[in-house]
Order: sequence, then C-alpha cells, then structure tokens
Amino acid sequence: MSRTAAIVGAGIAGIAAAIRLAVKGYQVDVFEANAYPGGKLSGFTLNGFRFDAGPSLFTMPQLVEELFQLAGRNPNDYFRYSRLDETCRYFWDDGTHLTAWADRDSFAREVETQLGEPASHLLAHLDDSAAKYRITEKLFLHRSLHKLSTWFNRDALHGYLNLPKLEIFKTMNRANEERFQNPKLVQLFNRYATYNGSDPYQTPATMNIIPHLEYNIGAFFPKDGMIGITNSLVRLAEDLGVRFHFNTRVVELVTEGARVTGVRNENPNGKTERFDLVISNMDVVSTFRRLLPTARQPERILRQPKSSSGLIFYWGIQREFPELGLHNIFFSSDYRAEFDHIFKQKTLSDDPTVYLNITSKHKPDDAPPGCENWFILINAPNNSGQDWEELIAKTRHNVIRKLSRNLGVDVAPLIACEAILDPIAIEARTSSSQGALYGNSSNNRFAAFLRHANFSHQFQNLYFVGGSVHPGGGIPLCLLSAKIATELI
Ligand SMILES: Cc1cc2nc3c(=O)[nH]c(=O)nc-3n(C[C@H](O)[C@H](O)[C@H](O)COP(=O)(O)OP(=O)(O)OC[C@H]3O[C@@H](n4cnc5c(N)ncnc54)[C@H](O)[C@@H]3O)c2cc1C
Repeated sequence: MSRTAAIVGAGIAGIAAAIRLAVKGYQVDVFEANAYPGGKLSGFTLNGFRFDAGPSLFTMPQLVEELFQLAGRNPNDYFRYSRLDETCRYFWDDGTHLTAWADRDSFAREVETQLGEPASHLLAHLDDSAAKYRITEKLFLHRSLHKLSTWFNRDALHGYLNLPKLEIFKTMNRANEERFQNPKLVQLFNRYATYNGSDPYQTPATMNIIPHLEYNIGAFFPKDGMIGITNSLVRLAEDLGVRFHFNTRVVELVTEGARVTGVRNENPNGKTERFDLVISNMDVVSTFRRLLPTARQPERILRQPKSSSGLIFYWGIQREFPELGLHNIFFSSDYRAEFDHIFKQKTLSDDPTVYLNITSKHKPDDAPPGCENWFILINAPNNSGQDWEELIAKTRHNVIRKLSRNLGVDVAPLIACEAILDPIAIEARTSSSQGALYGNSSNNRFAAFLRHANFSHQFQNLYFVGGSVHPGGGIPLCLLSAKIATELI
C-alpha cells in the first residue's frame, strides 16, 4: 500500500507539494477550505470582466515548468506563457513617463534619455543584483536554513566569502541613493522592497536581488492569465492521482506524542482521517494557533512583524487607454511618507503609489470590446483593527483623483463594475495572519532566520510550505518551499 499524505490548503505551495509527493509515490489528499484552488492565486469574473484576484507579476516560470518535467509531462500540454518586452510603465505626477524595457540596454538608454541618469549606473545596478542573487540562491532559496548540511558545503563557503556584497548593514534606500543621482530612479528601485511586503527605508540592501528576477531573467505573462498557473498545476496534480477536497476546512491536526496522526475536518461530522504525514500550506501562525493550540508555540517566530497587505480595487472600465500597458505604476510624490504611513502609523497616506494591472492588454477576452479590466493595488498596512471602511472610502477617492489627473480624464464615470479586497477579506479567504501578503516582513536584516522552517521541530512527520515559511512569499519562493519541504521527506 502506498504511503499517504494530507495537505492543508490548496494554495500554490500546497498544490506544488502535492505534485511532488505524488511523483514520489504518495497517495495525496488536499483539503481546501474554499470552493476553489489557488488561495491568493485565484480569479473571478464580474459582469463580463475577468480578473486575477491576487498576483499579477509572473517571474521564474522555470519553477512551474519543473513540476511538469518532474512528472514526466510536456509543460506545453498544460501551461503556456510568453516573455514580456516591457516590464512596466512608470508615471510621476510631474508628467515624467518611463518605460522599463525587458532588454537591459534599451532600459538603460530610456533611463538616460528620460531621467538623465547615465546608462552605466543602471547596468551596474542590475549586475550587482545578479551577483547578490548568485550568492543567496543556493544558500537561502533552495535549501532549508535549519539543517546543518546547508552551512557546511562549498556553496556555503562561497556565500561566506561574498557576504559583504549582500550589504546587510545598509538599507535598500541608502544603497539606491548611493547608486543613482536621480531620485526618481531611487524610488523606482526602492519599490522592489514591496515585492515581499517590506519597507525600502528599513529592509537591508540585500533585497536588491529582487530586480534581477524581472530584468535579468525576465517578466512573463501566462496565456490564460495568472489563474492559468493554478489551473494547469491542479490539472497535473489530478492527472497524478491527487484528490482535492474543496469546501473542507481542517480544524485540528491530531497528534500522538511526537507524530501527527491525522487531520480533523469540519465536514463531514468532524471525522478524523489518518495519514502518514501532513504538510500545512496554511499560514504558520494560523496553523499553530488554530490547528495545534495545545502544542508548544514557537512564539519568537510567530510574533515577528508581518509584511504589508494590500487594498485592491477591481474595476471594469468602459474605455481603452493606449498609453497604459500590462503593468503600470503611478508613483506617490513622497515615498518615505507613504511607507511611514504603512509601517509606522499603520494607515494609508493620501497620496499612495497606485499599481494598475490590465490583463486585457494581452488577453483581450478579459474585457468586453472597447473596455479594460483594471486591477488596482495599493500597498496597505496589515490588519491591526483599523477602520477599513473609512480607509477604503478615502483611498478610493484618492486613487480616482490621482489616475484622473495623470490620464487627463475623469475615471469615476468609466467604472462599470467594482469589487474590492481588503486585508480583512484576505485573512478571511486564506487564513493569512493579519492579511499579510508575504508572511513576515523582511524589514529586519535577520528576517530570513526568523521564518519558520519547512519542517516541524516537534512533530517528526509535519512539514510547512507557503508564503509564511522559509524561503518566503511570492509565487517563486512558495514553489521553492514545496521543493525544500518534500526533499526533506
Ligand atoms: C493582492 C496580491 C498581490 C500579489 N502579487 C504578487 C505578484 O505579483 N507576484 C507574486 O509572485 N506574488 C504575489 N502575491 C503573493 C502570492 O500571491 C503569495 O505569496 C502566494 O500565492 C501564497 O501562496 P501560498 O501557497 O502560501 O498559499 P495561499 O495563497 O495563502 O493559500 C493558502 C490556502 O490554504 C487554505 N487554507 C488555509 N487554512 C485552511 C484550513 N484550515 N483548511 C483547509 N484549507 C485551508 C486557504 O483557503 C488557501 O486557499 C500577491 C498576493 C496578493 C494577495
């Protein structure tokens, strides 16, 4: 008889872990509280407009393809995507526009023409980003940080020798100010801190590895939209015999001594099912607090400050805007104040940076003819009891004002339909502690060591995957968490 595994949650890491275990020969059951898979990486339609609910930027597609290859399948039979020629269009209130081209030299020329910043500065920054990535990749991203073998090998030695290049004692903002003359370029590269929900004025310059993914490796668009990642991996998992149980919330991990023996679900009738091992894709704070309340709680890790959250407006827009692309940023005029609001005052500034994603630019059937599907993300504090109704009303007004000013047209009457996602709803739909998008924040220079391991120190057969544990949040790191956890089994 094959060994059995239960996975709590069908987020992207849970699905990836299910595939990896099925390939290893396990009979896998995935229990998902929602009626649909993907957690944050899901989608919906509204009045003829299709929206991706959460992630909009797709990097490192090779980590998705690897799963099909591991299962001996042709990725093209399941999942198709293309590389973007332009990664983002940037707008400032003073009328400055900049297009970030995927091609490094074209981007460097654009930066020189539009912002007067020598092209060499940009190229040096991207080279430095690549160097930082190479140092951290093998040490931090592909291995458990919590096993001695990680620290005693050639890759680790290479990492120790190059530690100064990671600039852990400098903030990202400081490093970017030293690199660039033009404050707009400092702001542009400071924004990468938000890719893991951090504050560029606190997070270490090590996080300057992030632009490497977008500029040196590339940004991509899945043919079916971001939801295509979830759907194709669920199809692969089902082809491998994984059983998904939707509308099935796990309410307890049943333990006996140092082992987890099963999971107890809400339905049917709170029945306990026995498994040889369990992987939790539920946020690690919620896993301990709700599923293992009588186990020893790793307080130091569970109490770490959480990453930022998001306030998202999904708007069906009755017009097309040729000046906009797939990814667009409208920067705030005072970036430091914006982050002070998010991380210190735990509120939203009146001039937030507006991220606008429009998938109908690449996938026209995502909106009715002559229309566009606007996904608007504002970086927001995680939920600590703010008056969200008031913050949403205020921010909606400020976003409309900012976009109308920049686009030269009143946006409000163009909104045909609307949905809103706030930190409370994110927490309710995914169990993410405080609605954080990326688990713990990375504002502390030792943050990597303050994320929970991919295995339990208390229960021999309990593992953790997803954005709240090592190596971190975002689709690529969630996929890597599944790789690390299942390789430990
Ligand atoms: C608005 C937004 C924008 C983002 N933008 C990007 C981006 O552009 N690029 C990027 O790479 N990343 C982005 N992210 C982050 C990315 O979405 C996440 O890091 C990643 O999807 C998290 O995956 P996960 O595996 O941790 O699971 P989650 O998506 O958190 O899902 C966990 C799943 O577990 C289920 N679950 C929880 N508890 C239980 C239980 N007790 N029983 C059963 N099921 C349970 C939940 O219902 C959920 O389906 C964004 C996130 C959001 C919300």
